[in-house]
Amino acid sequence: MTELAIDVRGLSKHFGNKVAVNKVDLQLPKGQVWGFLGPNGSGKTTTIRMLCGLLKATEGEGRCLGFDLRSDAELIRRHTGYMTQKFSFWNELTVRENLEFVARIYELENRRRCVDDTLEVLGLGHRQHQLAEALSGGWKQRLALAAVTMHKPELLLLDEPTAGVDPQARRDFWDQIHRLSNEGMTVLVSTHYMDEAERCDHIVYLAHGNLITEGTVADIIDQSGLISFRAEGTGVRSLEPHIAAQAGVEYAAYFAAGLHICGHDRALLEKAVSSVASKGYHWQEIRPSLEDVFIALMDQSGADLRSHA
Ligand SMILES: Nc1ncnc2c1ncn2[C@@H]1O[C@H](COP(=O)(O)OP(=O)(O)OP(=O)(O)O)[C@@H](O)[C@H]1O
Repeated sequence: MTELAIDVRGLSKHFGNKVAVNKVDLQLPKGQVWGFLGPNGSGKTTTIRMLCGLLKATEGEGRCLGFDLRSDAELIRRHTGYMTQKFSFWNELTVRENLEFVARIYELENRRRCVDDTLEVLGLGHRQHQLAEALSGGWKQRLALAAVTMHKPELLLLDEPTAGVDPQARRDFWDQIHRLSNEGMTVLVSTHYMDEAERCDHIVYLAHGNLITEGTVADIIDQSGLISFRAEGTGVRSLEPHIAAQAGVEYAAYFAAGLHICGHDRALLEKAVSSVASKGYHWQEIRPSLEDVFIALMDQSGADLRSHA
């Protein structure tokens, strides 16, 4: 049987009347990298904070790393690395001093060796004497990752770790995540970036505190039932207002020099395409992208919420 790093059921968090997380189940096998996606305010941070024992769940039960979520919060924290959205280290200390400080907090043995090893593995050696405040965004995130992994946690919870960093730095950061996963660490990472979602073994999509769908990228695209067509040709962008207004077109967007339309009703989509057939654009059916699916899910969950209001 697969060993689970996270096994929680019915996890909920209420802030007064606000239901930030609503009965979420998560079974995350050890060693995998899971992506946590969803629009702003969908409950990702709140869930992560409950999982690492920083926030008490209103309802629900389960285990993280075999420890009870409710009674063993301190043990969970000790075996988990949690990286928040904000860079939260000491700007006036150097990279090395920051890590030395963290090593003292965790009461690590062989502190000097731990810091040296961490600097080397994360490629921070040549920046060790630089003040943290002088680092670029990408290197700050690298330092943050070094600090949350130095005590060799079994579970890593990363809350939008690469927000605002450039693509190369994000790619380097993800190489590190996969390295840690290869070493056996389990990772749950929230992100708004589609390319990052595609690097995960499994994706969980939340909206308005509810778990809407989960699976591999391919599963999520297949389960969505979404159909996409793409048009190419000079001036194709000008079609957008007309075609977006056709019945069955749930969303139309200009993307990589082509116009995508998406919906769930094939007959209506084909009718929308034929309504502009005389204009001579080249249309073809394409596999929906993960972004197409998430936009459709976002629209759908917003509509469901409005219909229940
Ligand atoms: N301490 C709090 N008190 C009251 N409401 C809160 C509190 N923390 C979060 N919320 C609300 O709970 C909901 C979920 O917030 P959360 O930060 O978990 O979402 P998120 O998916 O992480 O969003 P983002 O992508 O913007 O980081 C939001 O409506 C938020 O305003």
